[in-house]
Amino acid sequence: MIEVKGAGKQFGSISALNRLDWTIGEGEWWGIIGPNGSGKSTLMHLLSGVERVSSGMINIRGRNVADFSRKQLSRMMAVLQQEGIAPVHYPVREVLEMGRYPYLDWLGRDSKEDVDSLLEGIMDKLELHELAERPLDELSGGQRQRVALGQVMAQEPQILLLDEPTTFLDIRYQQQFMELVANWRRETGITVIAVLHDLNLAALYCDKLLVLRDGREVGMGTPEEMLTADRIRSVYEVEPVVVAHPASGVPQVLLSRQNL
Ligand SMILES: Nc1ncnc2c1ncn2[C@@H]1O[C@H](COP(=O)(O)OP(=O)(O)OP(=O)(O)O)[C@@H](O)[C@H]1O
Repeated sequence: MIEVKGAGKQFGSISALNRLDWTIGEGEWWGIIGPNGSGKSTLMHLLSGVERVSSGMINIRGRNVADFSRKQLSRMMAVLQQEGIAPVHYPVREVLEMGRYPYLDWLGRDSKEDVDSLLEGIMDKLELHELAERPLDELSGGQRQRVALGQVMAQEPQILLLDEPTTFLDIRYQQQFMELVANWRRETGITVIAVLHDLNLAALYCDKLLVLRDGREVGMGTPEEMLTADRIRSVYEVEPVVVAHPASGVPQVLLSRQNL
């Protein structure tokens, strides 16, 4: 469904991404992992059409990403950044409605008949009813990230791009956020691509991982295949201990104190 063929991105003399070949199937949940500066955000910007490839190409459903209009892309794909949405002084309900922007005609009419029940359903799922009239800039970071997820749900995309979405969340909200995405995917079959620094969350939620280092792919496969001590050692230059999660068996990565 998404085909990345020999994709590369240069910024002047910096090669942020090199000759990446990658195929993302419909409904899959991929995690992109790798150290700081390895090209993860660059790849997300190429997928979302914010940046153009310097070489190679990216096709979505057989069509070059560069050939879609902004509006066409945003009907198909939603992007959620680590800081969610800017803390504007608009009530939560209106912020959710902004997710419908790609579907409005020039008179501001939505192509969907029953937007109200769509928004009600989202507020139910994300438990946003009690926040509906509160302005976004008065909410906590965790609450704002929930609203940001609601806004992209209102956008009804088929592809969700998450760029380090849990960075500013405590562990309860990290889990809640990932579970909400997992439920959404189960219900709609949406494709999810998430840049994650937290390898343990990546192992818990992603079907497959793409590992980048210095702008190059250094592995792709299941969390079990990718999160081996050897690979983590060579990619991140740390000495990890990898254990199986006692409940699910997925790999979990522990760090050790040095020189002990
Ligand atoms: N707009 C830009 N102009 C110049 N160089 C850039 C630009 N964007 C990214 N780079 C460079 O490309 C490389 C990859 O950066 P990128 O932000 O994609 O890495 P990342 O894996 O997302 O890093 P992090 O984990 O720190 O967010 C870095 O060397 C970065 O300095």
